[in-house]
Amino acid sequence: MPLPRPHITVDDLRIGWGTHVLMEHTTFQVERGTIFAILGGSGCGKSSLLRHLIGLEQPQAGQIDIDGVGEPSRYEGVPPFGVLFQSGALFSSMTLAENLALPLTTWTPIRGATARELVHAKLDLVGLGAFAEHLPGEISGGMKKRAGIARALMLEADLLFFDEPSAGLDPISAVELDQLILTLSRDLGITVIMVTHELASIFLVADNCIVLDKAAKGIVARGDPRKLRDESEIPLVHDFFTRSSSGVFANRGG
Ligand SMILES: Nc1ncnc2c1ncn2[C@@H]1O[C@H](COP(=O)(O)OP(=O)(O)OP(=O)(O)O)[C@@H](O)[C@H]1O
Repeated sequence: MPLPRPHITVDDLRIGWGTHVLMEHTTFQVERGTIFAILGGSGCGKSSLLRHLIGLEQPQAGQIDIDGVGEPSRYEGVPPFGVLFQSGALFSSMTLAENLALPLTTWTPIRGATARELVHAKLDLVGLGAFAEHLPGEISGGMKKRAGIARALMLEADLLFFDEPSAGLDPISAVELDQLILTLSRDLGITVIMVTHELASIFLVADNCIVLDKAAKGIVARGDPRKLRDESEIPLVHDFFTRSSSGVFANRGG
């Protein structure tokens, strides 16, 4: 039987601006239904890579293919993925239900009772069924992130991108968010790509990862983060997975 096609294929990517090259010869794949973490010290290019994967910026060279369709910028109409930025990016003057209905009114003809049902189903999925009429300012940071996830799922995307999902959350909310990400992947088969610094989160949820390094201009390690932690003989990879939050690697990129 042929192997299933990866959900994302990145081939010999070069990211840079003018003569400045941030990352080159960057090749990796993300299997469907898995949780994939983009890791590395500050300034190594994690967020830049994420912006390229979702088509906000164009690479200097190389290819990004999502679902065999081609580069993200080539999509017309509904994007085939959801994105959750650090802030959650909810509109503060709109209720959670109104925020979640926005993708439907922007991209589909669905309105009225059907729209309300879809909104409530997604709020239930993230445990916010009782908060439909609340404004973002009336709920906690963790709840805002979960509402952002619900909104990112409104168009039934099977691919989600997260930039620092647990940034700014207390430890309990961060664990709840990790559990939700695991549920989305394990129960719904959604592929998750996340940029994160949080070691606890990486070890709990990520199936696979790449570790980027600024000096190396690209990937220095890849694979199961728990195996990399226990077995990698590359000093900076070992430092990354065993550091305290103010450790050596965190300051490397500068
Ligand atoms: N549009 C741009 N033009 C020029 N340089 C850029 C641009 N975008 C990012 N950079 C540079 O690329 C480098 C990597 O930035 P990026 O935010 O991707 O790193 P990061 O690994 O996500 O860092 P952090 O963990 O601190 O958020 C930085 O030096 C940044 O200044």
